[in-house]
Amino acid sequence: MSFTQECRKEADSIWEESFHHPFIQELTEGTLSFDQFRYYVLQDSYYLSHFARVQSFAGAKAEDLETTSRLAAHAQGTYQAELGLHETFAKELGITEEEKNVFQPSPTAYAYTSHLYRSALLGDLGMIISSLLPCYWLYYEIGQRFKDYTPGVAIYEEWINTYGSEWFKSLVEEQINRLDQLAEKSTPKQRQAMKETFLISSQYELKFWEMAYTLESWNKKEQTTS
Ligand SMILES: Cc1ncc(CN)c(N)n1
Repeated sequence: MSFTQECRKEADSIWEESFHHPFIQELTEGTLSFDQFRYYVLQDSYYLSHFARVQSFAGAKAEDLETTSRLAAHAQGTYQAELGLHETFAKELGITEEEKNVFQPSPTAYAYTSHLYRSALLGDLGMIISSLLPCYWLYYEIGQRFKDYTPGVAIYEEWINTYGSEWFKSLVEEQINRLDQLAEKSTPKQRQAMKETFLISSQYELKFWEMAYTLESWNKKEQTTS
């Protein structure tokens, strides 16, 4: 079994919870409220803007320029394709400049991005890719699993189609192969640390759905559960 297959296997129960989370279930059935999706779009835009920076850190830590340039291309893809998609959603959902100006990251969005920066600051390329990979791979599996669903809500269909696309698939496969190659050159202790990082990101992915579903806030009293 390859290193990434081992990581995937150990994360399986967490990923299953993501597939069955009400945020995903309702999005794919078209019953998710726009308030929850709107909240997700704002927090995810924040998340992606930091994700792209961590992709760039990964590029800087690569030992060959080919990898540096590929990871720069990944950061550009996050900016153009994923953040571009959120810009479109923001327009369709009527998110105003004022709302963007008063935006504050939620506890989970802040903690998850801090986890990514931790791997970028303290880890080598293998650790950084281990922290980033669940973000790619989980969304790709969601895209695949739900690609035949027709929620009947244009923005939810577009969201599913993006992550089920061939473009996204090629990026995910590239990062899986990269991590397997890095793992081969790593010590057992390093591989263990990489796996732990992968599992922590998997946990944060699950918490991210819950964050959006419950409109998480720093002040517990403001938070509403639906
Ligand atoms: C939180 C999160 N994780 C992953 C993805 C997919 N890049 C995303 N948009 N947001």
